[in-house]
Amino acid sequence: MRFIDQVEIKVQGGQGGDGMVAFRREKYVPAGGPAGGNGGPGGSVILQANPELQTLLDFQYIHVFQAENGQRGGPKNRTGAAGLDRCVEVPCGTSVYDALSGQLLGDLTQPGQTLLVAAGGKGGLGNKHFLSNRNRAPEHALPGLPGEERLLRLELKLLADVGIIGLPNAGKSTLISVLSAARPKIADYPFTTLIPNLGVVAHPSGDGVVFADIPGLIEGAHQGVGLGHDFLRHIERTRLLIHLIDGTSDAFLEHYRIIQSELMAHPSDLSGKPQLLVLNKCDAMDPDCLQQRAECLEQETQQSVLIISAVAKIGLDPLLQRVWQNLEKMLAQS
Ligand SMILES: Nc1nc2c(ncn2[C@@H]2O[C@H](COP(=O)(O)OP(=O)(O)OP(=O)(O)O)[C@@H](O)[C@H]2O)c(=O)[nH]1
Ligand SMILES: [Mg+2]
Repeated sequence: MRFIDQVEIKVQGGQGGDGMVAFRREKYVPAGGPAGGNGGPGGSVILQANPELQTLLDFQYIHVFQAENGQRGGPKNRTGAAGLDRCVEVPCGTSVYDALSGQLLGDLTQPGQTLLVAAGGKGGLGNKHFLSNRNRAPEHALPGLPGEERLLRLELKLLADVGIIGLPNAGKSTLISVLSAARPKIADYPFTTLIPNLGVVAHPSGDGVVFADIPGLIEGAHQGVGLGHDFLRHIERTRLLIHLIDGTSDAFLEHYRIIQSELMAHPSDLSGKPQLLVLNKCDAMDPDCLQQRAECLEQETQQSVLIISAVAKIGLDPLLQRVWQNLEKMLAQS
């Protein structure tokens, strides 16, 4: 699944309705005063967080969102009908920026939370408002005002529950492809994955849990090296990390440390996020060497290490069980 996490859209509030020029016309009132109603206000564009949405993919096709215009005022002092608001649904976790100034307008994190992004224009005043001692029959009214117009940048930090991280080539995309229906590109060279892939993994309860295959982290990512800031931004909102290490590499320990220090260097210190340590590619390794490397990692981290092969699908059930246990534990604590 291609995952779009940044889009630009144009939002436009409805135009206010024009004020009306009209006069009272009634039997026995030969010269009725002005009675033109005000125009109705234009509708506003409102963003609303919807927990059912996972991506900003829909915005690839529709870029402009307009609210309804207000109706013009009527005779007999009738105010025109207000234009309807336009509600645009976005996934929970969407940050909304003014695309031109870069200013953050709001974060939509809670289901149902709303943010007004383009107010409708005011309706114009009808001619009854221009009645004065000098002018008993004003012939003019005001036009409605245009609605606000804005170019927005929507940004979605992944709301995946589980992030798969590791150096390039560790096998992250392979793992998500065997755990879920996601079919990312897999290749024997670093930086195959440039945007995060999302995959939904079936939980025993029947629910889907979103996993994200995060593009390979490299040294200096926290300073923006490679696609660094982007990677780390995606990790921020995951609840649990699967830290995948290529067991066939002699530098496995070094690989672990590089990732760990990148996480630590992030402003919100991501190294404290719950993490499962996983040695991958056990199918291509001598069992003694594998055992030795797992123990070495356990000593360094004081944490148990899981052994899997994404390609040969070895050790995947125990891995998922650990994932579910951890997520449940977190849920119980929150
Ligand atoms: N032998 C073996 N090879 C594996 C295993 N998992 C992945 N690979 C291979 O390792 C290479 C890299 O796999 P990817 O899944 O593309 O790695 P990645 O971590 O997503 O890499 P980037 O997207 O570049 O960060 C591919 O050639 C895979 O076939 C495994 O369990 N065993
Ligand atoms: Mg990849």
